[in-house]
Amino acid sequence: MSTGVIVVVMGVSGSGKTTIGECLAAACGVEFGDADRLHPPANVAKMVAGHPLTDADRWPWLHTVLAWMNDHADGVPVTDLGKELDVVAVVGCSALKRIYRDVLREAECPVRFAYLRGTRAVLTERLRHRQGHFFPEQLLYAQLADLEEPGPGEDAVVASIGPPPDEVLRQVINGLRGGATA
Ligand SMILES: Nc1ncnc2c1ncn2[C@@H]1O[C@H](COP(=O)(O)OP(=O)(O)OP(=O)(O)O)[C@@H](O)[C@H]1O
Ligand SMILES: O=C(O)[C@H](O)[C@@H](O)[C@H](O)[C@H](O)CO
Repeated sequence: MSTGVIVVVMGVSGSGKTTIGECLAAACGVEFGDADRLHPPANVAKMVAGHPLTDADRWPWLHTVLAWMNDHADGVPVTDLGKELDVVAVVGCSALKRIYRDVLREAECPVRFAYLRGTRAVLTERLRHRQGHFFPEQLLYAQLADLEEPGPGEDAVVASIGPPPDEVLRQVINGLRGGATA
């Protein structure tokens, strides 16, 4: 069994999970898994119609994400940074509630969460400017209502999304190394 870590980049829609997660995976030389692409079609249809997902909608999806994580738990980091941090894969997943994160913590390797924290104003602005994506902006408010920020016992890295992606990535990497973040 691998002892390497899977990093789950989490946060509400528009916080930068895909952007920062892909950068982190590339910097570590490991695969990136986008949980958005693992939703069953019924969930996507619901969100496109403007309806927020419920717990019942999210359980099967979270288990699909967990299966992806288990398939990648034996990944091997290629770059020096990946080896230093022992990151074997990176996932972008909203993981809004602690009970959702607890499902992902059942993975066959250690899991660290990197929470991308942003103000409502910045998040709204980012979603407004994003092209070709299915997520309606009004669902952001439902996601913010569902969001439970990681608590003290969760050992999560927290990064502020205000600065450009390179700086957000630096905060995440610094946090994974055990240093100060946002
Ligand atoms: N630090 C940043 N500075 C400026 N723009 C950013 C930053 N991070 C992400 N963006 C932009 O904000 C938008 C949302 O980012 P992204 O799609 O990565 O978010 P997400 O959390 O994956 O969203 P979703 O959950 O809806 O897929 C994109 O247009 C992206 O290019
Ligand atoms: O938990 C959820 O409500 C979903 O995962 C959403 O976060 C969407 O998948 C994503 O944000 C789409 O852009």
